[in-house]
Amino acid sequence: MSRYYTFTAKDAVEYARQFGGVADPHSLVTADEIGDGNLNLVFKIRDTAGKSRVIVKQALPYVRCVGESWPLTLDRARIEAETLIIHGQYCPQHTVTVLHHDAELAVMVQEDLSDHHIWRSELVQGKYYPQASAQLGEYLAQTLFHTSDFFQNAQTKKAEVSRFTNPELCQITEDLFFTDPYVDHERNNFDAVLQPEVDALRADKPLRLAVAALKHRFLSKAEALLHGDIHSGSIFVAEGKLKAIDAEFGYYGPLGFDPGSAMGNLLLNYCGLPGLVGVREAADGREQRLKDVRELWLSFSERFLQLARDKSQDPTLAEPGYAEFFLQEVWHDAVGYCGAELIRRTIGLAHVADLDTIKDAAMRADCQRHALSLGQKLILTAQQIGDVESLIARIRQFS
Ligand SMILES: Nc1ncnc2c1ncn2[C@@H]1O[C@H](COP(=O)(O)OP(=O)(O)O)[C@@H](O)[C@H]1O
Ligand SMILES: CSC[C@H]1O[C@H](OP(=O)(O)O)[C@H](O)[C@@H]1O
Repeated sequence: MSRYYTFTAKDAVEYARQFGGVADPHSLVTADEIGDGNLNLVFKIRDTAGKSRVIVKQALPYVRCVGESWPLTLDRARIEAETLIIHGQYCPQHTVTVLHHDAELAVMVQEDLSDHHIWRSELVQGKYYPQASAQLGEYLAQTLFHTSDFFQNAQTKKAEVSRFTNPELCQITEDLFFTDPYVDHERNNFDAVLQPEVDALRADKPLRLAVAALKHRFLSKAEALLHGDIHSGSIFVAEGKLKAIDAEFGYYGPLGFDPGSAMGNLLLNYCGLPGLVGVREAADGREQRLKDVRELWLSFSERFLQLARDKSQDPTLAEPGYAEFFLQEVWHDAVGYCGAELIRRTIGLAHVADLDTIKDAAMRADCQRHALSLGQKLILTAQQIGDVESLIARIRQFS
């Protein structure tokens, strides 16, 4: 018999008193359920002064944003906690701290990041965090290098691939990223005014082939323990600080998927800015987003290469020049996944505030068209774009 039950606010307070690691547990008195994601319950546990002290996150046995008609494994809570714990070993400064977790209750107690802000909300409001993209690159390099075959023992890694098999959450990505947008599916979500562009995407044979190759690699390339859903809504920022949260899509997948998803979300903001802040005012923000994309990739790739030089354990993969060769493949994958994120966040089930909160309908549709055509071109030309400078040149050219 499972011990699982869905927490009320009172249960969450009681749990935080037991496992929140606070010196004065009885000062914890109230909980607000503040979850705004698609999947889970998130409680902020407050003390007698009303100050938020600790976070209790619990998985529901279904997809929250859809309801009980879409059941979903509770094992995602274990995967999330264990992924964050491993990522925290390699990059503690940029990973939310897991204080406690219980797989059967599908619950995790986390450090409270209420003094940070969700990066997407800041980007939507035009607030710039100059160090965030380099810090995100550092997080991706540390976590992906140390869980890859460059660093892990081959036997250990195979066991880890099995521990992090995450079939139900992977299937969500397989469907929402690579299948639904390219077919007529009830989960898709877009305004009828975009139908001509959507029809054109679906009729584009070379695009469909390139998306098939991206999905195939997502299905079969167990290169590193990915975060699996690293978008600007799963990143907290504060001045000079950045922390990743929400790793329930973690699994061993193609290493380019994480940097690609992250770049895709920066470019969703790039596409949305004229609608969010005005056409003329968008120029500076757009330059910052391109700078963010450059810094993200350069900090990721430079740190990854340094780690490969200093810490590679496998004697064959340590061959001089191999890490550079491998990273070139990762780059091409990342550009493709970046394009797929632009498309699925515009016409698929799960949207982003960078486009959806644009008030003027005609402007919103223009920004969405831009995201679709940029996504399409990036997927189609991913193998020809050699480096981040060429990517930025293409993005300017496609504007
Ligand atoms: N450690 C934390 N500290 C403060 N707020 C948090 C924390 N984790 C999550 N939140 C809040 O809860 C929201 C939903 O959390 P998230 O992990 O993204 O849930 P989901 O898995 O449902 O997407 C976040 O957008 C954020 O506002
Ligand atoms: C049915 S889950 C849809 C979507 O939600 C996840 O994002 P979030 O972090 O906002 O909960 C993930 O990106 C999934 O593709």
